[in-house]
Amino acid sequence: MIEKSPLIVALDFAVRSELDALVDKLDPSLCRVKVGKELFTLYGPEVVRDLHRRGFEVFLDLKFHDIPNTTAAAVAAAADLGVWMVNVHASGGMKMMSAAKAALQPFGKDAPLLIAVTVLTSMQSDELLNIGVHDNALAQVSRLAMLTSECGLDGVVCSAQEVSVLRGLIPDDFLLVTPGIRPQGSALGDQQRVATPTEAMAMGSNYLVIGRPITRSEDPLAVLKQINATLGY
Ligand SMILES: O=c1ccn([C@@H]2O[C@H](COP(=O)(O)O)[C@@H](O)[C@H]2O)c(=O)[nH]1
Repeated sequence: MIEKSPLIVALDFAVRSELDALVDKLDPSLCRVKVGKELFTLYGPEVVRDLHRRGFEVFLDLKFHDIPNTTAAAVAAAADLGVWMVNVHASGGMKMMSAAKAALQPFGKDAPLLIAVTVLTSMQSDELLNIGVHDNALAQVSRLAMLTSECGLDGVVCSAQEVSVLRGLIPDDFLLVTPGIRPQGSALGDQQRVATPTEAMAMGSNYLVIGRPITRSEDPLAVLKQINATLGY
């Protein structure tokens, strides 16, 4: 049996009618969807419930980064909403990540996947230096991925460019979720550490997050289906 597509479509919209117009065209068998800070801040948990009613699995990408008690409570609230995946920032540290993981224990098999953001795909090593990180992006991603694994989380967000190195450092079942995906010829926008969908899968990504190349295209459904086809879905 062919597993479901690894694509997660980033629903970064400010206008509800534009979101609905896109989601009306999408089919939950073709992709999962991601709700980020813009959509959640504007429309709140109801937008997640609506996507659930439509049959979508939702990655709630709010990148929690706070003291352990606050982060744990936020992750539990996401689990109450019934999302498929939720995330925190690995740079919040091991105590924070462990508290977030512990907060999901009461949810048992219904707990969402919990992953941690390593280094944003919009950053290069020179920008890390500006914020006092002297290692390059690959070294910093590797460090944060190993800490995340030690804390028992399910995986990390990283760029596809780090995936093959990470595969040698972390357990086989550790999920690598990669934004910064750009089909050949698409505009990079603010993304810096990028790969095409085919490259990302070949390097060992589990899930590919794609926003603007699909959502801002003239025919989002056609682009989504075309990317799926290039990946064998
Ligand atoms: O390191 C990260 C973490 C999260 N993102 C999110 O993914 C999408 C990418 O959208 P595109 O339009 O394909 O650039 C977006 O929602 C980001 O918030 C990321 O890009 N990098």
